[in-house]
Amino acid sequence: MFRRAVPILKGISLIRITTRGFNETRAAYTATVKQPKQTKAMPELNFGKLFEKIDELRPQFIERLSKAVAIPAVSADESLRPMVVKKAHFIKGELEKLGFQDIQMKDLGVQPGPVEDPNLQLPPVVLARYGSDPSKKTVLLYAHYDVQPAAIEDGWESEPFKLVIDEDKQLMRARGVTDDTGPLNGWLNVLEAHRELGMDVPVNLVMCFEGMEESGSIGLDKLIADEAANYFKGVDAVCISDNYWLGTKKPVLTYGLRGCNYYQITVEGPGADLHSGIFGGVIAEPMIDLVKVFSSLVDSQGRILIDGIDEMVAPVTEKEMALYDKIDFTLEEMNAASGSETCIYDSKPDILMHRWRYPSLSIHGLEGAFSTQGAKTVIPSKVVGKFSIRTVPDMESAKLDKLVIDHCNKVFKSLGSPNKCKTELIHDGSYWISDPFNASFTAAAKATKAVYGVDPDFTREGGSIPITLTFETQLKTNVMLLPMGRGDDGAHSINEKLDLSNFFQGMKTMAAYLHYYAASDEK
Ligand SMILES: NCC(=O)N[C@@H](Cc1c[nH]cn1)C(=O)O
Ligand SMILES: [Zn+2]
Ligand SMILES: [Zn+2]
Repeated sequence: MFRRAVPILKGISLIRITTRGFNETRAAYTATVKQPKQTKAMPELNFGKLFEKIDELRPQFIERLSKAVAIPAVSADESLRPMVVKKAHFIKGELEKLGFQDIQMKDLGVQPGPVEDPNLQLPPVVLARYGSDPSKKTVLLYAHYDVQPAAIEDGWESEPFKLVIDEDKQLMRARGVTDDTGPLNGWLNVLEAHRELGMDVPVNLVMCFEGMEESGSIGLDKLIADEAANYFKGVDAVCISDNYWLGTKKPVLTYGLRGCNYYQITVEGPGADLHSGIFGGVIAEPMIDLVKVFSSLVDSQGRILIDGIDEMVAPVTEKEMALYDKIDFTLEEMNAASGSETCIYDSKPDILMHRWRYPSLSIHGLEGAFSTQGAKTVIPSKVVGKFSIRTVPDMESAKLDKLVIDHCNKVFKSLGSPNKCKTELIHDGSYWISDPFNASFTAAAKATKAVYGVDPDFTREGGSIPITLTFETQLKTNVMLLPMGRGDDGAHSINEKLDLSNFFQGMKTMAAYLHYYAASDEK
């Protein structure tokens, strides 16, 4: 086992104690899913000065976030690609000001797959280091600087790319505040707090910030493989802060994600959009065919109707069932987060299992169809429907693609339409599940306790971070997910927010995590 002398840190007092018992959830996981490892000695640290400094730097931190979210870095919108690149340069500038070294803007080349512009350049991956002390552990911090699309017309209370502080609700609102610009800034701010205090950063840092996460992390797999033995050499642990608490009160650490296979169906026929009075009833309409294919994919209870998918899903065991009841979560929190009472399930285990360990199929939208107000009597000549499947153990991406494409082709053929239909994968990213008992999770649990005074729940998440498994396999390291925001933050939705308390407590948790991980006698 790797042993390391515990560093005496400037400004931090150190008392060695033994880790107390795991919380209930963790104990259940230990008892049912994994063989327990021995609890290890873990130092108790005092973060008084560091936490005070994080609070004190509030104006600077808000200012940095305000500048970052003002850049509409929407990776899914080809016309906004220059903005994604602009945000990469903004981050580079901040890294330079903070004294990061070896800053590199990694070019990923031209974007493959279905794109309007065949020469569209992928945004750069921003790499940077802080420290290269061989006596310290090295932590890679990943976050993404791109964001989901947002427009005031969608129903936002304020301009989505302008940071608004709601003093009454004690929250910040803007696209990206919780996903993932807020957490990305969090790491920069943690570094700034150390520098302001003249405090030693207890680990070497390697930053990896990408600009295509919201579009499937295209190009990043190869970069990680290429840099595993180069820029990323010597990384001991990867920490990703790009997810959320399950609910609104209890902090969590995340040890599982669903994957995501994203598809498009193109149906085309007439040479141009047509008058429905002249052509309606006499030509085959692409939109009608698309709706038929869409309706064959999933039912209103969320059941996927494509043959062969259920058989790929790992069966639920009795041991696993025991985990769900212990998680701190309610149907009311689910309803509050969705702003409705539209949940298909009413029991906590059903909700959690359908979020975490069963696949789901969502229909997202379509290109090419009339979509504004009014009553335009047009027959669209070409429509492109978008849907995705969240994948879970043990679904294989390539096998799933074949089932999906064969299904769509079969249904379209059964329509007897003279139109053309093509179903293709736009991008995929694997599911991920980890052991939540390694030194990195233990350090994050200690950090959470130090900041929030409670042990975190250990949860999985229904969303996807495509690159998680790649980091784990290519760098042969543990990956730990440390969320900053809450389950009701409205990521990908209108009025995305981050509670001020989550921003500041989140940064304290990040900082404490680095110190606990540095002081752990294990990697
Ligand atoms: N915060 C993580 C997140 O929002 N991830 C996206 C990633 C994605 C995009 N396309 C496929 N996966 C998500 O939708 O889960
Ligand atoms: Zn994200
Ligand atoms: Zn996202």
